[in-house]
Amino acid sequence: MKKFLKGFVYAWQGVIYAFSTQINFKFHTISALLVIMAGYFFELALHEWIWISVSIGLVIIAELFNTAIEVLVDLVSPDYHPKAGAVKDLASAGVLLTTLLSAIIGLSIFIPKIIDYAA
Ligand SMILES: Nc1ncnc2c1ncn2[C@@H]1O[C@H](COP(=O)(O)OP(=O)(O)OP(=O)(O)O)[C@@H](O)[C@H]1O
Repeated sequence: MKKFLKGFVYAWQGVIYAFSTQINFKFHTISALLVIMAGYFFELALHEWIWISVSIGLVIIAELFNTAIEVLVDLVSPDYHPKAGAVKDLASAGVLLTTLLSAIIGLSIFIPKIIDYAA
């Protein structure tokens, strides 16, 4: 049981590490909080909350794995190596794609509500 609980502590340390070292992680976390506030403001339906939760979760997960990959690459290849660069570029591309997909989902939920609200 103690080992099980320790797992949460280590995972939380990972989140703190990503938040304190990665500007993108901070940006995505703050964006997620703003989206959640907007969700309450526009009184999203359950299925919309599910889409928003999945989108936010995927971006945060992608950022965490990207950070893990960056740290690992810096550890095993501190000097310049084209393959080290490719690994980082691939991980960043994964984050970018996830972010674009989430932005599309978020915009398709919020834009009609913003238009309704403004009308
Ligand atoms: N060891 C390396 N060898 C070759 N190219 C590298 C190496 N490290 C980084 N790069 C190149 O520089 C880019 C930026 O790397 P960097 O480590 O600065 O990542 P980042 O995404 O800017 O993350 P952060 O600024 O949070 O550390 C990589 O995507 C890669 O193209």
